[in-house]
Amino acid sequence: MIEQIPVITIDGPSGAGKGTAARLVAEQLGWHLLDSGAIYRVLAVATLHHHLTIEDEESLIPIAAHLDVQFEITSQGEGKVILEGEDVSNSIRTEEVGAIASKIAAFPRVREALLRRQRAFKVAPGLVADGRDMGTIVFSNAPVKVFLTASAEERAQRRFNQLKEKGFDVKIGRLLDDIRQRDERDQTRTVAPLIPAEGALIVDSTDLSIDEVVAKILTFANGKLA
Ligand SMILES: Nc1ncnc2c1ncn2[C@@H]1O[C@H](COP(=O)(O)OP(=O)(O)OP(=O)(O)O)[C@@H](O)[C@H]1O
Ligand SMILES: Nc1ccn([C@@H]2O[C@H](COP(=O)(O)O)[C@@H](O)[C@H]2O)c(=O)n1
Repeated sequence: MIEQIPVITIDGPSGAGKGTAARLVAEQLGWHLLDSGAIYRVLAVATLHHHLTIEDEESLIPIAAHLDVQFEITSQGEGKVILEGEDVSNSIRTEEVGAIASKIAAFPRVREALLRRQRAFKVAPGLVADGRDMGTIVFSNAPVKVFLTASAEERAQRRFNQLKEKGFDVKIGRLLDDIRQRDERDQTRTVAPLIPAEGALIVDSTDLSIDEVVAKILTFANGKLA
């Protein structure tokens, strides 16, 4: 019999809380975690390191296909991202890197080059995967799909708090503009646009705490996986 490895997909716009919710749901279930946005962000940093032109899809394909990246967990349980031997855990989180990631993510062949790497995260006993196209493309057969959103203003405020905490000098107005631009680019691209997958539970987290979001996802998942 072929083993069915369950996947929970959590898609949605930037700052909606996908990564936070995905990590907590994965912890509760004892499942693996895929932060697919981190892969696009790492690719963005790699293009900068290699002085590639981000408008030139062709030059990005080899680097996307052979991205030398490791995702590690420290003894304190913190996620660490290593690109070509260098710790880029913090530098991939800036809004500038997010914007470059979203530009290169619009190239069909770049997305294609990253597909196998993402699907390799599907390992027993299960996977919680967050991103933009987890439920629509990468794990389109997933039994549990969630679309997590929040108002742009709330997401900008969350991002502001998050980046301030990491010591970045950021302006809320600029973050809101960046988030709106990124939403527009991610939603209108021709390949794998950001849209809710069919059958996805839509969760608007604007007025919900992280715990409330996690509880909604777990209740929905338990119902689907029972
Ligand atoms: N429901 C919530 N209420 C308040 N803050 C939240 C909530 N969910 C997440 N946050 C906070 O918002 C920030 C952004 O969350 P997170 O990184 O999980 O978003 P994301 O959707 O994964 O964003 P991105 O796709 O850009 O990586 C974090 O600092 C997180 O702690
Ligand atoms: N499955 C995905 C995940 C991410 N992207 C693109 O990467 C950008 C950065 O993602 P974050 O989740 O870390 O903010 C994002 O704006 C997308 O353009 C994607 O296309 N598909």
